[in-house]
Amino acid sequence: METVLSITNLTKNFGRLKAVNNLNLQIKRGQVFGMLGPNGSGKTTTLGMLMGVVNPTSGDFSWFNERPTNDVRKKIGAVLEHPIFYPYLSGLKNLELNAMVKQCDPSNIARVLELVELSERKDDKYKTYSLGMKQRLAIASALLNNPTVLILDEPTNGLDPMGIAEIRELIKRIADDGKTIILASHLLDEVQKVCTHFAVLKKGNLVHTGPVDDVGKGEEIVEVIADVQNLNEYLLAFMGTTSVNRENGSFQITMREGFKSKDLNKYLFEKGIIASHLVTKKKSLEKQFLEILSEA
Ligand SMILES: Nc1ncnc2c1ncn2[C@@H]1O[C@H](COP(=O)(O)OP(=O)(O)OP(=O)(O)O)[C@@H](O)[C@H]1O
Repeated sequence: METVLSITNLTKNFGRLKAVNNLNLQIKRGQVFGMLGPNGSGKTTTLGMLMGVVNPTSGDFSWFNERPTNDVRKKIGAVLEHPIFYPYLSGLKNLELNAMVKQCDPSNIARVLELVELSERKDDKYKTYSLGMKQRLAIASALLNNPTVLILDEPTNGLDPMGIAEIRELIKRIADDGKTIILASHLLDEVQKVCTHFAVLKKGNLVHTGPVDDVGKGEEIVEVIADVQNLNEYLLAFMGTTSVNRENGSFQITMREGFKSKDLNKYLFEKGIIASHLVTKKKSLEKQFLEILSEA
């Protein structure tokens, strides 16, 4: 798969603070790539360097295997911070102005308004828009010149659940349209729901990278409820168990690699135990994220 972005030993120091430390990453075409990390982990600084608004202290990166010149950056749309729109102008007028500044084809305006589902509200003044609509207009503006890559910094920050859901759907539509998306977020749930790949940053260091689908691979957690005394002991005695935790009236069994829930079910059955509830769960990104951060 074609490499869209290649980062080599990228570093940014602010005085003695290493905001980004020797970062190495590859992002391929079509990925929705999440940069995950707690506040202050270096996500915004990294995106700033990639967009040419922050000067790296050392290291390198290339877009589409080319040096990051202004021409190359035209293939990248970004919503890094709150963009400036005129409150008394309509969404449409604001986009027309942006299209003029960016020298892009005005015929794209209708297309991006449709994509972000603002066509019906295009003539309303920007100041009347909800926060979610403002964010969608910002994304529309970033898409005006039909970029190959879209960069979003904390795209759902401050939005209500409805606004968050709309932005997530929009991100999926943009990805389905064939664009590569790089988004920074401190929300695990967000990355798990919309991203195909992710990297975890901690204090400027890359501590993990890989496909979202690989999270929890090889380690199943099975939730069991059965009306039996000492169920805990039976579960611990099963050779496919690595640990057993009690949570809200059920037992959560972390399975040894190679063992599946059906093996556990069979074992319990042979012991004369009928489980009233037996569900396989994937280890959540949250659990994995917390483990990654505590290991690092
Ligand atoms: N212009 C600057 N001058 C000095 N320090 C800075 C500057 N910009 C960022 N930093 C510091 O660099 C570190 C990384 O900040 P950055 O904003 O990149 O993190 P982040 O992961 O995006 O966090 P957040 O989610 O809070 O935005 C922080 O310790 C921050 O205080």
